Amino acid sequence: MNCSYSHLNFRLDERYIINHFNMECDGGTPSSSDVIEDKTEYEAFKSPVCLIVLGMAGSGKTTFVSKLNSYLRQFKRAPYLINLDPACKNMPYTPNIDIRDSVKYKQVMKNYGLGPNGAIVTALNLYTTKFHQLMDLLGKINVENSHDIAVIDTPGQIEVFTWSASGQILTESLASTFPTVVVYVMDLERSTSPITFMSNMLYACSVLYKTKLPFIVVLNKSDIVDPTYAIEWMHDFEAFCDAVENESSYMSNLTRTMALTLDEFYNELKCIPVSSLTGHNFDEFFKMVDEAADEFQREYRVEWNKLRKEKLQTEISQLNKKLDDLAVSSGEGELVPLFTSLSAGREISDIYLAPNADEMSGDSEGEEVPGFNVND
Ligand SMILES: Nc1nc2c(ncn2[C@@H]2O[C@H](COP(=O)(O)OP(=O)(O)OP(=O)(O)O)[C@@H](O)[C@H]2O)c(=O)[nH]1
Repeated sequence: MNCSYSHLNFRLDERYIINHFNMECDGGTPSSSDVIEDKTEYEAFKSPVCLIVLGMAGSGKTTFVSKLNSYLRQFKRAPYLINLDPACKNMPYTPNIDIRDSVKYKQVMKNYGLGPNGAIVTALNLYTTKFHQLMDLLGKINVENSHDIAVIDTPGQIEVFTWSASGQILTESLASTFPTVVVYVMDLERSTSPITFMSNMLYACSVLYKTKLPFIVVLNKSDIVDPTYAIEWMHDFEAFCDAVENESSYMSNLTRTMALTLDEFYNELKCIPVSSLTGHNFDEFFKMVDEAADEFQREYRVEWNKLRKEKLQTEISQLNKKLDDLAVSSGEGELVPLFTSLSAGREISDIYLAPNADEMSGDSEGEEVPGFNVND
């Protein structure tokens, strides 16, 4: 900390705080090898792994989170559940944190004269004031409480989360503190048309692009629809083109072009068919989560560390400005140096500020040197 001449002008030293995060303060970014070797920070980043569950309305997000909860509990692992859907009516699990406890969605509609979607966005925006508490709580849970996974269930209107300021704030806060993975739930039953399939995949791709986080696509409802078609379309361009054949010419050309564009996306994609009703393939899903969390540590964390450092620097600058303003408004006046002139031959470093008389009397560390008088 750095305490300058005026006692009210207590400023936060960026170097002190940034070093606290084991980062260099000259703007440099730790290399990946630094990251791996730095065990303490690795551990700090390790728990809990946060899964942000996104997907179109009705794709099965809430059912998926519920099954995930019961699946993990079999192994004495209790995921920390967060519901961010203010409009959710029937919740098949008991969340640890629930937006509905803080924001009444119907009341928001009434108070602000909004429709359902506008009210969901506003409710989430209002809830951002609670995000720091949410982050604090997440920071306190740990593996000892068997909460090694935190799951965030989001509103059905996917754009409410991915394209809103509140969604971005939460995603950034999570990813700059914990290993964070996006789980995109896709409804197999509703994606059997190649055009719908393509739309869904483009959406998934845009979410990946927006969040810049490890990504898993969950092909949900495999108990009622065989997922083979989706996997084939992702990995066999010709098979997808054959399926598109019957569509109108403009759409089929566009869809083919899109499929080529998505080729790279498919190659890197972690994708798993599951059933949120029966729990089919959940063991494989959790293997993917482990891989994605490791991927976060290896590849994404350096970037998020950089972001965290920038955010911290901005916050510190803002805080310091507030402290300066406070010093001025509380009658301290403009900040001026305590010493404007010194006697010949003296340096500022020569100056010794005498402590209070009380402190001096208890000083047994040797003989007290008389304080330097500014008027000397
Ligand atoms: N057969 C089958 N039905 C499922 C599965 N997952 C979800 N469902 C059903 O799909 C419907 C929608 O599921 P929800 O979990 O409410 O979907 P959601 O994505 O949370 O919906 P919103 O909150 O409206 O976005 C419900 O009737 C579920 O029972 C599944 O794996 N198999």
